[in-house]
Amino acid sequence: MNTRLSHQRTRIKVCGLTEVDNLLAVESCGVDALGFVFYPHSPRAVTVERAVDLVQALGPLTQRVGLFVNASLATIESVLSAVPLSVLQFHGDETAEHCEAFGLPYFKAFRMKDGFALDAAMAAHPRAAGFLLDAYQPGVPGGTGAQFNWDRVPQQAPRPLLLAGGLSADNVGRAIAKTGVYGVDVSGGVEVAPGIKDIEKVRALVAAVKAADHARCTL
Ligand SMILES: O=C(O)c1ccccc1N[C@@H]1O[C@H](COP(=O)(O)O)[C@@H](O)[C@H]1O
Repeated sequence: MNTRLSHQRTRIKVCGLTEVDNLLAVESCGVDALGFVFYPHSPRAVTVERAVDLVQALGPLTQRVGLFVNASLATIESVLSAVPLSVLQFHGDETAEHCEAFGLPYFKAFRMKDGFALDAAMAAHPRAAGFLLDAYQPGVPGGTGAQFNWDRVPQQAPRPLLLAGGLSADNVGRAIAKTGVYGVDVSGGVEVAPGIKDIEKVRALVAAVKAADHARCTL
C-alpha cells in the first residue's frame, strides 16, 4: 500500500487522557481518536474505573484506543469486559496471535531502534489494522517525547502508518510533509502535566495538521 497517496486527511490521535473535563475539551478540538494507557508504570496510566468514566463521556464517533504493554490475555480481557474500547494499541513485544485474540482492530507499535527490521516486524502482523512507529529509548516502552529520524518511515507499507514520538504543533507539519503518514499520535507534546492536555496546544496541533493536509492537496 502506498501510504503517501491512499488518504487525503491525516488522522489525529491524542493519547494519555486521564480526566473527563480535559478529555471532552480535547475531543472538541477535532481529533479522531483518544488513547487510554493501561500500562501501570506510565504516569498517564488509568484504572479500569476511570477508563469507564472517560470512554462513556465520549461521543459515539470518536475512536477509543486502549494502549497495552505486554499485558496478559486475562488483563486485557478484564479491561475489555468493562471498558468499550474500539481499537487496541500494543506497545510491547506482543505476538500477532496475542494481538488478534480480542476481535478488535489493532495497531502494533514498533520502536525504531537503529537497525530495527521494520519490514519483517510488519510482515509478522498480517492482520494488524495499522502500524505505529515510535522513537526508541532504552528501558522505556513509549511516551518518551523523543523523536526518531523520519527518513526511516517507509514510503510503502502493508497497512496504514501512524507516526509517533516527540510530535507537537511545532513539528507535525514537517512530519506530515516528509512522511505522508495516515495518522499522527501525540502525547507529551500537548501536555501541561502527564495525563493532562493543554487545550491550546491541542488546538494548535489540529490546526497544524489541517494546514499540512491543505498544503499537500494544493501541491
Ligand atoms: O503515554 C505513555 O505513557 C506510554 C507508555 C507506554 C507506552 C507508550 C506510551 N505512549 C505512546 O508513546 C508514543 C509517543 O508519545 P510522545 O508523543 O512522544 O509522548 C505515543 O504513541 C503514545 O501513544
